Amino acid sequence: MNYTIAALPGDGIGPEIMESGLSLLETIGKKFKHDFNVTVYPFGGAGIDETGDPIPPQTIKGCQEADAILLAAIGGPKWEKAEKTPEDGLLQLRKTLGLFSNIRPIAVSDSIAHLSPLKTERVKGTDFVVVRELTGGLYFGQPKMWNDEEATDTLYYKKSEIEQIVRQAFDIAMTRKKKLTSVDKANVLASSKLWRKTVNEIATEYPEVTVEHLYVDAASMKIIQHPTAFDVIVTENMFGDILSDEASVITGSLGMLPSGSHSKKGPSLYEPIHGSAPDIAGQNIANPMSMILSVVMMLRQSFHLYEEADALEKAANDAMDAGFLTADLGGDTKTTEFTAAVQANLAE
Ligand SMILES: NC(=O)c1ccc[n+]([C@@H]2O[C@H](COP(=O)([O-])OP(=O)(O)OC[C@H]3O[C@@H](n4cnc5c(N)ncnc54)[C@H](O)[C@@H]3O)[C@@H](O)[C@H]2O)c1
Ligand SMILES: CC(C)[C@H](C(=O)O)[C@@H](O)C(=O)O
Ligand SMILES: [Mg+2]
Repeated sequence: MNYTIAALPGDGIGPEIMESGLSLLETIGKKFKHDFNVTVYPFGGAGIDETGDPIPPQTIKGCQEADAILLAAIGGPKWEKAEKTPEDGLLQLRKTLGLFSNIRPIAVSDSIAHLSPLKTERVKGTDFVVVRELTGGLYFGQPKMWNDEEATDTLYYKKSEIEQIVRQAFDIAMTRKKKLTSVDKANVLASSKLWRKTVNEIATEYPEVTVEHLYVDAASMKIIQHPTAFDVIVTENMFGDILSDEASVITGSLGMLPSGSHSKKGPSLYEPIHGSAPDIAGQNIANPMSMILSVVMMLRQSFHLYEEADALEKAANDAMDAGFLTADLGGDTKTTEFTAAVQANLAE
C-alpha cells in the first residue's frame, strides 16, 4: 500500500527525534512492503526562518492532503518575540485541521516500572489515556493586553464542543476498562459547570461506563498517588496540557510520551507531548521514544497496520529492556545509538 505522510520536524530536538522516527518508518516500509511517501515541510521556528511564517501555506496544504501528519516539536527562545510565534503556528494548525481530540496514553509496562521516580509498586500496571480537548478553551479565547499592568484571557466552551470530546472519551472507555474520570473546576468556573452537566447527560447513553468527576487540583494529586486507578481521563484543553505532562513522570520521562490528534474527518496528527527541549538540543541525547511511539500510533490508528505497529513498538521496548537508555532515564545512550538498537531489533 501507498501512504502519504507530511512530516514537520520543527525546532530544537525536533529534527533529531524526527530523524529517528522516519528512519524506523522507512525500515518498517521495506520489511512489510509499504510505500511511505514522506514530505518534509517547514513549520514552527524553522518555518519562520525559512519563509517568515511559522505555518506557511504550503505546509497547511501538504498537511491537508496527507493521509497522516507527523510533528516532532516546535518553539524556542529565538522566536519568543516573533510577531507570530511557533506556538501560534501550532494552534493555527490544530484549529485549521479541526483536531479537537488529543489522545495521550500513559502506560507503564513491568519492565520499565523501575525507571519511574515514583515507587515501582505504585506505578506498575498504570495504563490510562488522557483525552484532551484541543481546539477550545483558554487557548482559543480573546487574549488582550490592556496596558502594561493589565491583561485578560477568556475561557469559552460551547456545549457542542464539550459533547464531541466527551462522546469520544466515552467511546474510548467502551473499548477499555469502562471507567471515565472527568476533570474540571466546577466548584469555581462556569465553563466547568457546563462541562460537568454535559458529561452527566451523555453518561446516560453509556450505562456500562462508570463515571467519576474530580476537581483538577485533586486529580493532579491522585494521578501521582494512585495512577493505576485511572482508565480514561477527559478534560478541557489547558487542564489536559498540564495533567499529561505531570502524568508523563509516572513513565520515567516526558520523553516517553506520544499523542494522536483527531478531527471529524481529515488526516490525524501524531506528535510527542513534549516540546523542543532547547536545553538539550543539538547534543544527540534526546529520548526518541516519544516520536517512535507517535509513529506506532500513526501506523495503528490512521493506517490500521497492526502487525507493523506491534513490530516497531516491540523493537523499541526491547531496546529499552536491553539497557539502551537515554540520559533522561539515567542512561548514556545517544539518540542515534537508541535508534540503531531499534533498527537492529527490527532486522532480526
Ligand atoms: N507540541 C510542541 O511542539 C510543544 C510542546 C511543549 C512545549 N513546546 C515548546 O517547547 C519549548 C520548550 O518548552 P519547555 O522547555 O517548557 O518544555 P519541553 O517539553 O521542551 O522540555 C521540558 C523538559 O523536558 C525535557 N525533555 C523534553 N523532551 C525530551 C526528550 N524527548 N528527551 C529528553 N528530555 C526531554 C527537556 O530537556 C526539559 O528539561 C517552548 O518554546 C515551548 O513552547 C512545544
Ligand atoms: C506549545 C504549546 C502551545 C502546546 C500546548 O500547550 O498545547 C504544548 O504544550 C503541547 O502540549 O502540545
Ligand atoms: Mg504541553
